[in-house]
Amino acid sequence: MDIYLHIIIFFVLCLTFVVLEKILGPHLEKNEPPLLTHKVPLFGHFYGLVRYGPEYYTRVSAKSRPPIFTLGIFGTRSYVVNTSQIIHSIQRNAKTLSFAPLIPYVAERIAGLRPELCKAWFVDNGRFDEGMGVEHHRLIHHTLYTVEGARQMNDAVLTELKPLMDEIPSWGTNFGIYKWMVHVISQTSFGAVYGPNHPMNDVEVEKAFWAFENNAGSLLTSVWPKYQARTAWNGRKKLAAGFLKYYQDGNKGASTFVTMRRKLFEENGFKIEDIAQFEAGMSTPILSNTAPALFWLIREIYARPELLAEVREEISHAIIKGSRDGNPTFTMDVPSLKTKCPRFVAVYHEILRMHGIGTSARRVLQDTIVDNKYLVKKGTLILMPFAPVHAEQKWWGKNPASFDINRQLKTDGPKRPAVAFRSFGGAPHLCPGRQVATLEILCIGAMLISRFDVEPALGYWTTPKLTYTMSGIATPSSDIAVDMKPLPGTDGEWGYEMGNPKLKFSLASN
Ligand code: HEM
Repeated sequence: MDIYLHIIIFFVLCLTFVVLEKILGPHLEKNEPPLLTHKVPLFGHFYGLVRYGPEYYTRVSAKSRPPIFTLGIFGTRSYVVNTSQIIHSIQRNAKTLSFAPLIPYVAERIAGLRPELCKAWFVDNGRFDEGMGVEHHRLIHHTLYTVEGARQMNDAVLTELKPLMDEIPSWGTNFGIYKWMVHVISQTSFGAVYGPNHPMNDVEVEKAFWAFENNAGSLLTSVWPKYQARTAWNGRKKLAAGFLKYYQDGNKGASTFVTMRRKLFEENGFKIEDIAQFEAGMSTPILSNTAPALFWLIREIYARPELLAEVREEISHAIIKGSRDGNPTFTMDVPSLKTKCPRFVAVYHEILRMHGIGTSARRVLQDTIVDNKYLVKKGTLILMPFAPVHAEQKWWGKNPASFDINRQLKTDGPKRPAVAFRSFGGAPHLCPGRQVATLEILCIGAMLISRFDVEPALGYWTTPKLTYTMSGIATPSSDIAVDMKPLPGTDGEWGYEMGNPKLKFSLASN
């Protein structure tokens, strides 16, 4: 074909896209956030989202970083928010800007729950403030975040953890550290939440969970998920079968969270198969952030020998030495981890800031003015990526892209508001498992640091590339092979002492 014909076709196509974009819109009203244009008309943002997933929300505005902008795709619009100030205003308008309507949608797409059960989640009053969904929200926060709920869960975490840490030498040499962490976190968290008979006692179910989790995003984007999202679909099917057996066996020893959730669902017409299906899909928050958070904590500490020595010294003050029947005993005193290890806890905060890449979402139920100036329209979606907020110099200081625990230890300057830290989400949907997760991650970390040297097989720590999963914490796409060698003088019986359950880890989001 003649080159001129190519050029003519190219220009005609471009013109068609430009005209179509103009016709389709979105046509913004006065005061709506400015539209972020793309140099490729019509398809530019769509392609970006398919290619980069939710990371696109941060990427697309990285250069100009407007405080809030409208993202238009084929005439539809959503708003992307880049500042903690506007997020604060969104959180204050929780009645009209709500996460609630998205839950049944996720339960249907991600968990595969029957549509009629999803429809019955809320009373159809347009406000999403009545019905089973509201009771479910209350139940979650009451059973996971209250002192009694957290105490039960924390005790179970520590019981599960002890043998898993003792078993490390059985992993041999040169094994993937992330693989090890995924196993330890799966067993500990599922043991704590679902009790000793949890479905992941079956190693095939554990594998199925991670196959599902790593690919769950494809269930949201495919038209025929059974065929287009096969890995996630098949993983979820196996996981649901594991949960079904668990519930048929009577979910013995489960946490109050699980027993009360089963009761609530049964009272609302769920069959046991539905409960298993729901748990299969909606158990992801329990695991998917914890494993990568542990990974970054350990990687950032062990990759810095000086920091490792400082943190090890700090943690040594949380270990009570003794003896039983002539054998040495070592007890990790959890309250001391909370109060006497500021640098260790600061590393945890810093990795959650640096590697927190999630996006919170809210549905607009009524036209609302946010931050006293921006109009957000009913029926649209508001997206709040964590990364731009975690880079606000006002709150985090200079060079936000660098790892620096001093920014977490700093006590001078203006008090940083809770809204500047997003990794546990934001009110009224703050992660109810944040204290349990923190205890779990820091207890595994402290035990590893006190008992083992971790040496990468390559002789140095690499920075793995990332993969897009459902996790709000960046997930490594490849593993790092390591040797874990017991430190001299650490032979003996290791355990944990929980202490006063009312004493919490200090967290940026409280
Ligand atoms: C470092 C680990 C963790 C991180 C970073 C994390 C973060 C989050 C985030 C960002 C949300 C969504 C909040 C929103 O929509 O705005 C969430 C929700 C949730 N998380 Fe966590 N989470 C972690 C560990 C855990 C653990 C261990 C549990 C359970 C024991 C848990 C239970 C939940 C539940 C049940 C929800 C849903 C809450 C709701 O619907 O209101 N999370 N988490």
